[in-house]
Amino acid sequence: MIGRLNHVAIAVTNIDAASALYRDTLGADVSPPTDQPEHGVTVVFVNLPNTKIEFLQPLGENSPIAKFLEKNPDGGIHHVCYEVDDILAARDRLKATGARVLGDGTPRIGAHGKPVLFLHPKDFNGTLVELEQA
Ligand SMILES: CC[C@H](C(=O)O)C(=O)SCCNC(=O)CCNC(=O)[C@H](O)C(C)(C)COP(=O)(O)OP(=O)(O)OC[C@H]1O[C@@H](n2cnc3c(N)ncnc32)[C@H](O)[C@@H]1OP(=O)(O)O
Ligand SMILES: [Co+2]
Repeated sequence: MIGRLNHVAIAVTNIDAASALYRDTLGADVSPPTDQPEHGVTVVFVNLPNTKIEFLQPLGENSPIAKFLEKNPDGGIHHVCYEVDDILAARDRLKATGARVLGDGTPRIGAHGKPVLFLHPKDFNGTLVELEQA
C-alpha cells in the first residue's frame, strides 16, 4: 500500500534560520516559505535527489505543531509522509485495522496540492504518519 517516501518533516521555531542552515551550510536546494493557513503552518521544502525535507513553522493561533515545539523547543522530526495510489482506499483499509485516522477522515489538500491524511503517532511506533495521494 505505501509507496515512495515523499518527505520527512522537521518542526522548527525559525523557518528562515533552518532554511539558511540547509542552504548555506549543507548546500541544499531550499524553496521559499509558503503559508498554509488551513493547516496552521508555514512550510519550506528542501529538495533532495531521492525525497524532500519539509520544514514546518507554526502559523496562527491554533497550529497543530505548537504543542510539539513546546515539548521540543530546539525542533525535531515531526512526521514522515508516504505516497499511496488511492488515499480513500488506504484510509478505509487502515480504519478497518483499527488505526486512528486524524480529523474526520476526509482528506485535505496538502502542500503539494494533493489530498493528505494523518495517522495517529501512537498507532505507528510513536511516529506521526502522513499519507499523500501520489
Ligand atoms: C501543509 C500540509 C503539510 C503537508 O505535508 O502537506 C503538512 O505536513 S501539515 C503538518 C501539520 N499538521 C498536522 O500535524 C496534522 C496532524 N497532527 C495532529 O492532529 C496533532 O499534531 C496530533 C494529534 C498528532 C498531536 O496533537 P497534540 O500536539 O495536541 O498533542 P497530543 O497531546 O494530543 O498528543 C498525543 C500524544 O502524541 C504525541 N505526539 C504528538 N505529536 C507527535 C508527533 N509529531 N510525533 C510523535 N508523537 C507525537 C504526544 O507526545 C502525545 O503523547 P503522550 O505520550 O500522550 O504525551
Ligand atoms: Co507533511
